Amino acid sequence: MIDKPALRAKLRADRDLFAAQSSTAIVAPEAYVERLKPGMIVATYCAVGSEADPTQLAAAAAAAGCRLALPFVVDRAAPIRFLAWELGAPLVAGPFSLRQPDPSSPEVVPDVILTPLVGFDRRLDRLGQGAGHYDRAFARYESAWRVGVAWSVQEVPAIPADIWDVPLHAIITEEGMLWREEK
Ligand SMILES: Nc1nc2c(c(=O)[nH]1)N(C=O)[C@@H](CNc1ccc(C(=O)N[C@@H](CCC(=O)O)C(=O)O)cc1)CN2
Ligand SMILES: Nc1ncnc2c1ncn2[C@@H]1O[C@H](COP(=O)(O)OP(=O)(O)OP(=O)(O)O)[C@@H](O)[C@H]1O
Repeated sequence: MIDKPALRAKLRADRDLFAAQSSTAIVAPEAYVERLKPGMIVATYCAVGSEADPTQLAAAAAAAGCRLALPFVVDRAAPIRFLAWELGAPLVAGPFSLRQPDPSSPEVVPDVILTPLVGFDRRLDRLGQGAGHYDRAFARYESAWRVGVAWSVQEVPAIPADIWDVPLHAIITEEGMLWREEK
């Protein structure tokens, strides 16, 4: 089986090509919106480069009365923290070309984690950046609804899973949502 670094490199290239050639967007699927309840905390992210942009998912959450949060990253080694954020609130430049919330924003516990993907498969296994930021967030916030966000071209037949990998509950692409019923 292909190893994670090789698969990551291939999928980043596929994603760049797809984003350069298409003008499609991620829209909020009904089955996603139905799960959002007022007062829930939904962690979104600011897309970088060719990543699928979750803005409409965050906007749907805000419209449903949810509060938003963004990951705050210090470096590869430190775990990410989720900080409260409102759509349109100012962002500051962080590592890895990320735009982040003001570091003085309060830390929150997410109920939903919108997760940027490098790759995924139909079993809802996921490949990320390889720093373990979301792996560790999933271990810490084990009761959160884990929703991957990606372009459909990022699907592969099988992601090589390590023992620490926690599968997603749902994946949203420009084609719709794949999900498991139990969560
Ligand atoms: N938009 C976004 N925000 C995010 C993530 C992400 O993947 N995307 N993260 C996910 O964990 C966390 C930040 N962690 C990161 C860890 C490593 C790299 C990284 O190695 N980036 C590569 C370039 C990637 C590419 O070409 O697509 C680099 O800087 O070389 C990026 C983010 C939280 N916020
Ligand atoms: N719960 C955890 N606590 C501490 N370290 C972890 C945990 N889970 C994973 N890691 C570490 O994080 C790294 C994750 O590597 P992996 O290649 O699986 O990342 P990934 O699938 O791309 O996901 P991510 O988006 O989280 O980076 C590994 O070095 C692993 O040892």
